[in-house]
Amino acid sequence: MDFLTLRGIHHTYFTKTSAVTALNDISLDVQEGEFVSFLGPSGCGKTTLLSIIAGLIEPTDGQVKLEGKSVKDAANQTGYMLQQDYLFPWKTIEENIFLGLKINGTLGESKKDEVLSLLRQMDLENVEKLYPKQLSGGMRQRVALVRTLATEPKLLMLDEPFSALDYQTKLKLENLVSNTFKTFGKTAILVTHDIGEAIAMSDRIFLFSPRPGRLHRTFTIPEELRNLSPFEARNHPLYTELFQNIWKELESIEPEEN
Ligand SMILES: Nc1ncnc2c1ncn2[C@@H]1O[C@H](COP(=O)(O)OP(=O)(O)OP(=O)(O)O)[C@@H](O)[C@H]1O
Repeated sequence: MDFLTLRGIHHTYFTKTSAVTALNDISLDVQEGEFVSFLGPSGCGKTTLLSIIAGLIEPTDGQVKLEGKSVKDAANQTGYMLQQDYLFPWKTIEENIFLGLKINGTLGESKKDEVLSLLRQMDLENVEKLYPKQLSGGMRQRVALVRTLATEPKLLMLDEPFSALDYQTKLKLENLVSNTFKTFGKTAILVTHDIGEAIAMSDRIFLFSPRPGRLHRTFTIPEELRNLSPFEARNHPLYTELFQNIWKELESIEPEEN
């Protein structure tokens, strides 16, 4: 059975004066343990699709199933990480991480140890009693990732999580996140505009085109690249070849309507 299945997803936003078709007939599958990217220019419906998968938006038409269940019934199986960390500034790092666990009743001593170990894996030592303002942007994003991982979601959705960071921090975080996902065998969807990031981190890339948002093409990343860290992958000749193919494909995309 496919882990995540999307069939015939359409979504139209209705405003007082107009209707915007954000997504048109999207069907795709994601397998358990896969890391996929939704790549495409601004406005091609990536965030809308992620919100539909998270059960935050009901699509105008079509079906989304996670392990055969409707996403509403599987809402506690999904985790979201966004461009902004949304840490509460008045709570310490550990209070921020523990909050979701307290709410869903899973915060025990072993969970606390697990969180500390996750923080160490993310190169965050001795930060638990600090406040978010005492950490850099890259550190706060890592805390946000630990907070998401701690709830043990089966599916993680990452909406441009590195786009507000400086380039060096972004590359470091790509490596850390990729390692962590490989270790945990997590299924993840990354939304990004960045072709290089999508190639370096994914098993497959779903390339979307805009107006209205459509699934334009799917690229499977060659195994040689998938076995490398994102940093190593960026230095492989196959990376350059794939980058050029995707770039050409993006350049050829003609909007249909709107
Ligand atoms: N709440 C809304 N009301 C009306 N139109 C919306 C709404 N949210 C998104 N849209 C429109 O739907 C289309 C898809 O938007 P969406 O944000 O999903 O695209 P995106 O690919 O994630 O863009 P970006 O990369 O800029 O975040 C766009 O034309 C956008 O203007």
